[in-house]
Amino acid sequence: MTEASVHPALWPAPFATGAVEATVTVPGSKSVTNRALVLAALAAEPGWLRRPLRSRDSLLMADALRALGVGIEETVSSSSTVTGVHDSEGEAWRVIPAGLHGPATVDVGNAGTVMRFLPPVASLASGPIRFDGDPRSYERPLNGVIDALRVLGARIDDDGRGALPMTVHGGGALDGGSVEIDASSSSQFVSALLLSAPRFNQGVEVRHIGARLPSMPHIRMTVDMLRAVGAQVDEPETGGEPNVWRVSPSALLGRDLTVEPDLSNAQPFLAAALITGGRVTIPDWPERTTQPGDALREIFTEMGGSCTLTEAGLTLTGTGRIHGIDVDLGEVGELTPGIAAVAALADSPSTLRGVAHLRLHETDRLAALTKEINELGGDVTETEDGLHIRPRPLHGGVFHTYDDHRMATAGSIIGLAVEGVQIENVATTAKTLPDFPRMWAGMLGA
Ligand SMILES: O=C(O)C1=C[C@@H](OP(=O)(O)O)[C@@H](O)[C@H](O)C1
Ligand SMILES: C=C(OP(=O)(O)O)C(=O)O
Repeated sequence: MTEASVHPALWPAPFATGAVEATVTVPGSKSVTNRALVLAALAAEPGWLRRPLRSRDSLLMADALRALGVGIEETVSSSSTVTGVHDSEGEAWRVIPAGLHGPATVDVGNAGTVMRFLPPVASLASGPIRFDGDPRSYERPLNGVIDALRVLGARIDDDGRGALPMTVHGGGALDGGSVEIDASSSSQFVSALLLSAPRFNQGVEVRHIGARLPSMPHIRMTVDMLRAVGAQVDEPETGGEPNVWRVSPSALLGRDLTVEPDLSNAQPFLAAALITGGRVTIPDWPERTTQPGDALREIFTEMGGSCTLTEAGLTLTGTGRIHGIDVDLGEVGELTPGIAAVAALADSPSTLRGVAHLRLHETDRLAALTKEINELGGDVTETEDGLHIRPRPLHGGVFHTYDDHRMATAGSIIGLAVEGVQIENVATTAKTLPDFPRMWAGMLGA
């Protein structure tokens, strides 16, 4: 039902003829922006988001909240440019909470954050809220959220698969209480329940009963952002029971929040320095953050780069030599495509582990990376929970992206080092980084 990018256009990925030297300003974090929008919408007073990400995922989130009655006003300060990578610097969104109501339709696109974070919000609204999205959204797991909300008192009609499309019949309030979920397929199940929980009558106690829990930094981000707006959260990492999170009912404050740059979207630019023996600086890299992209400092250092964090930002300097890595990426799964691309260019094999759940991301990322790297002459095999990558000399060809923004940026990384790589549908980067092709060319001085 949405205008999912289906353009088959081929984009010739720029080839780097020398060391890349650049400073790249990266727009705001998707994960922070979409959490901040939800929390601001549920607050007892208006709030501000500064330097929010403007991308498909965050605009879908904003549009959905507007459909439920929330006011979101976009303002651009006079210092910002009209186009370009600095756009969001001067931008701020004023969020004005209001009584949440249906009937409404929410288009989730293929945004995990929208399809998981909003059903609990809809259960607080009055009236029916229909959820629909891209075809892929029907395949992504949502059962953890649907089943949990039913236990907590919500009425939801789905087709029995525990997936989209579905309708949440909001009753204007939700009991809340205790619930067990298996969040091994997505940490977003836990984040979704916690984010709306201050507004549940009894708050919530969420107990994860599955084997593994991926993407812990993203759950930490949820907890930190809840606390920053005044919520009371008990959680395992500050002395609570393992795998149990409790949020008490309370009013939330409207805050003035400046969104950090998206460190996962900084990945391809840092990778460019690593593989070309160059130097790339990302301004405004936070000293402390819950974003998983911060792990790139360690990962790319192990793969041959060196990182320094100064007032100018994070600078990665490469030597042109890239080493393979054996690493569990379970906590930072969204970094996998970019790491796989770098690993395909390394001087030794790599094993990427702990990311079986990537089979249920924007596309089956393990299958997609294996197929696309191998079609360029690579030697990648899928394991039960990741990838084994043996570097081989690669050649040009079409790199398919399967409507996955991180496949497009992964292919672009390879294209820097391998002549003749063409990215199919680079426009899919609009999910989180609409300006990617221009930023990439700008980094190369084009
Ligand atoms: O909560 C979030 O903002 C996210 C959590 C992670 O999801 P999974 O736990 O489903 O991997 C991550 O991969 C996704 O890009 C963003
Ligand atoms: C997995 C991702 O997105 P989503 O929020 O749609 O799950 C991602 O951005 O890598």
